Amino acid sequence: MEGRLIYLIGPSGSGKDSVLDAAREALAKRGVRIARRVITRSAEAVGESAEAVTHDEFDRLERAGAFAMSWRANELAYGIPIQIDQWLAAGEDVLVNGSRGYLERARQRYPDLLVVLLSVRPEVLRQRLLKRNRETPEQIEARLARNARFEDSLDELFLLDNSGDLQETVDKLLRIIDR
Ligand SMILES: Nc1ncnc2c1ncn2[C@@H]1O[C@H](COP(=O)(O)OP(=O)(O)OP(=O)(O)O)[C@@H](O)[C@H]1O
Ligand SMILES: O=P(O)(O)OC[C@H]1O[C@H](OP(=O)(O)O)[C@H](O)[C@@H]1O
Repeated sequence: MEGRLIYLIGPSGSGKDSVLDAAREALAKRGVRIARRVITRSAEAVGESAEAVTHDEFDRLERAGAFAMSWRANELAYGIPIQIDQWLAAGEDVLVNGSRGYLERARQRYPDLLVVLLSVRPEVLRQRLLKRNRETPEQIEARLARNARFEDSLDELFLLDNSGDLQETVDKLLRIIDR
């Protein structure tokens, strides 16, 4: 039987990477793999949950069929390695840090996708992005503005609020996965 593909989405700064990092061990115990993304971002701003490549390398990988899914947003390109298809075919569950803008195409390719939308209250979101200090203030405003286009347009998903304590969010995510 095919494994489940869990597609975690949410505004930039809602905490997708933090939740995945905090849930890593509990997910591993459940046999859930986390896909390591390929991103055209500088190596220092990527960390262990992603691999940094240049735009040229990204395009070459994409043309070579290295990605199961790929999208562009926030002036960056993101790829999910094709390896996830082998894991799914082997019956393993896989969790990806996805994009709201790519959701429709992801559903076309994986009709049984389990979608989890992470959200935080708007005022908390701005504060967290500013505090993270990874983007310039202009880039942060552009990221916040991007959210308007997704308001009320996403459906058939599990809502996961991360305005509060991170561990509580992790526990809620695990309950969704275990249900
Ligand atoms: N529950 C929480 N409480 C307090 N701070 C949090 C919480 N969750 C995440 N953060 C902080 O908010 C910031 C944004 O989180 P994170 O980078 O994980 O978001 P993200 O959704 O992965 O964003 P992006 O899509 O831009 O990579 C980080 O500085 C992180 O430490
Ligand atoms: O706005 P949407 O389409 O949901 O997401 C666009 C992309 O931006 C974020 O990445 P990051 O903030 O660069 O790590 C998401 O993780 C996603 O890959």
